[in-house]
Amino acid sequence: MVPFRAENPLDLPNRKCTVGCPNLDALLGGGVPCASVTELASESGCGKTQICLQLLLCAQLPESRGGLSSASLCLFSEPPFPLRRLQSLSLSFFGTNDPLDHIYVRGVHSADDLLATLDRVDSLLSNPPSSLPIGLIVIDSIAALFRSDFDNNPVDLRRRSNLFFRIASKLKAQARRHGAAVVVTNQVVDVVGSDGGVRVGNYAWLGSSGRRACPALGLAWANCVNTRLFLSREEVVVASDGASEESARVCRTRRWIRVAFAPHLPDSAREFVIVREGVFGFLGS
Ligand SMILES: Nc1ncnc2c1ncn2[C@@H]1O[C@H](COP(=O)(O)OP(=O)(O)OP(=O)(O)O)[C@@H](O)[C@H]1O
Repeated sequence: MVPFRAENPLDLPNRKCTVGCPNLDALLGGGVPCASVTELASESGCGKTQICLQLLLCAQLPESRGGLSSASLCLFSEPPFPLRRLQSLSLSFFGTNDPLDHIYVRGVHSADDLLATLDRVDSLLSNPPSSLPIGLIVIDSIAALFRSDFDNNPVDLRRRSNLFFRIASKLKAQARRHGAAVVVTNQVVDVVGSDGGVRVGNYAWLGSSGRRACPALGLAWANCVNTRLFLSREEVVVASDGASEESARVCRTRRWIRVAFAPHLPDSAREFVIVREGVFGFLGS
């Protein structure tokens, strides 16, 4: 078992990878921090994958443009990998498909497979296949790996927590040793009951699609990530013929990204949009 080391919360990472939008970078204090694990949590369809794809591309930008001058690695657990979306973003950001040469992609099908893959990632980080070092590791999604393989009994819960800690400890060690940014995506579960869930960071729960939700995988996993960003969405009526409640309505999806906790960021949020050209945040108030 890998020993867990206490972290100094004042030992703040300062190298960041741009998300590809100055307004989202402003929310994040410059981008996603290196040598640290950042989680994007949301219900389905909020934009986690789209932000990850944008980051995979932005890591290649030179430092003068907020990037890491690095290649990146994406481990995905819900096939198929969205190559068309990545190509479309690449065309929009770089005007070419070439940047895809510096994105390494691999499917993982279980938590044990992820752990074994991370062992092999060590040598990939030490001896990158191209001239660019690997500066960003994305895991999309971590929750999917834990969804079906575990029952709700004490033995499985202990095995699950044990795997969380081993995966997180490996990711943190790799992030620190190689100065890489690690981004993982997580799903959410509905919060039931009147008192909400266990408060983690700034919130016990957050609203999305009119429901109360909190990130999946519970307290054990929450303690494994350094920064948690929560994405939410709501359908809003932008036009209605006004005749009755059931009358014709035009709806639009509004999306927000919120800092649920981070050692280096205040509690804040930004509205954002997903368009063909990418993910873009609104100007802060
Ligand atoms: N090229 C595009 N143009 C406009 N909107 C897009 C585009 N690609 C994706 N979207 C929007 O992004 C949403 C899906 O985002 P994404 O797949 O990143 O969500 P997610 O949070 O990763 O969901 P899941 O948990 O199911 O993987 C879609 O519902 C769609 O509205």
